[in-house]
Amino acid sequence: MTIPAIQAYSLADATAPILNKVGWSVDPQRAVLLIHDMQQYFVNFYDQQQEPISRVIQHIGQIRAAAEAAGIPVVYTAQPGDQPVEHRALLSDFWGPGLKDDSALTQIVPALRPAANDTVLTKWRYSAFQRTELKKQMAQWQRDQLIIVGVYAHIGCMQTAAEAFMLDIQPFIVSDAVADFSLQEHLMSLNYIAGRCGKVITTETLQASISSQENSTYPIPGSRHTLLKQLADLLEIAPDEITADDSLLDFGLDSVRMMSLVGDWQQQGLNVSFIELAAVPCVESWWQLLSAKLEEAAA
Ligand SMILES: O=C(O)C1=CC=C[C@H](O)[C@H]1O
Ligand SMILES: CC(=O)C(=O)O
Repeated sequence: MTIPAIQAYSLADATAPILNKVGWSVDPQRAVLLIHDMQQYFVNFYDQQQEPISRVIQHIGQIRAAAEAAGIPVVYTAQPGDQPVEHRALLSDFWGPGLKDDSALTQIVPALRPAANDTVLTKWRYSAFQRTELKKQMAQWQRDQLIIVGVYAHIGCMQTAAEAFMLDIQPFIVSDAVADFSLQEHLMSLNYIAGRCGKVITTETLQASISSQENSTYPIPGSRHTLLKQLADLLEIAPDEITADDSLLDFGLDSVRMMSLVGDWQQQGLNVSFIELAAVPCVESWWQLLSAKLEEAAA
C-alpha cells in the first residue's frame, strides 16, 4: 500500500464544531508550533489548487507568522529520503520504500520554507517525538504546549498529539490547518484528540489567543530561549553568538536599545525596571530576574 491519491474535500466541513473536553488555552510563553511533515512528497498527493491543502497551507503560513511575532518557537519535521530498510522497518510494510532522496520531494513546500531560526527535526516514525530531539528541546525551552499543524491529521498529527499528552505536554491541533486522506479521517482525528488527549482549535481562535502580544515588537519572554532570540534580534547578531554570562554591552547593547526592549515588556505588564536590568546586563542574570518576576506575577 502507498499513499492514495487524495480527493478534494471542503475544509469548512472539516471544521464543524468539535466538543472539546478541556478548557486549555494556548499561552505564547508555553507553546511550541509544530509544522508536521509539510514536505512536497506528502503534499503532492493532493490537488494543490483545491481544498483542503490549498487553504491549509495558507493557514499554516498565517499561524507561523503569528507564532514568530509572539515569540513562539517554530519546529518542523521532515522525513529523510532513501531511508535504509533497517531504519524504515515496518513502515515499508504499510507505505513501501517512502520518499526518494530528491530535494524536490524532501523539501518543505516553498510557501512554508523554514526560517534560519526555526528548528527542523528529521522524522522517522508517525509521532514527531519518536527518535527525535523534540521532547528534549521543549524541556530546554521550558515549554509544555504543542500546537500541531500539517499532514496527515489521522496519522502523524494524531499520534504526535497522543504522545504529547502522555509526556504531560498539552497538544492543540488546528482543525483548519491540518489535512488528511479524507474528510472522514480528518474528522475522526479531531474527535479523537478532543475526546482523549488534547484540544481542537481553529486558525482564527489561535491567532486571537496569541495576538494580544503580537502588537508588541518584543512580547514578554517566557523562556531563556525567547529572551536570547529577542536580544539577538535587537543586537542583529545570531543567538549562538551571545554567551550567558558575558556583558550584553560587549555585544553592542546600548541604553536606547535597552529602553525599547524594556518598554515593550513594561507595556505588557511586566514589572521590571531599566535600572534592575542595567545593573546586571547579561543573559543569565536577566533570565533569572525575569523568570522570578513572571513567577511572582503568576502567583
Ligand atoms: O511513507 C511513509 O513513511 C508515510 C506515508 C504516509 C503516512 C505516514 O505517516 C508516513 O510514515
Ligand atoms: C505525513 C506523515 O508522515 C505522517 O502523517 O506522519
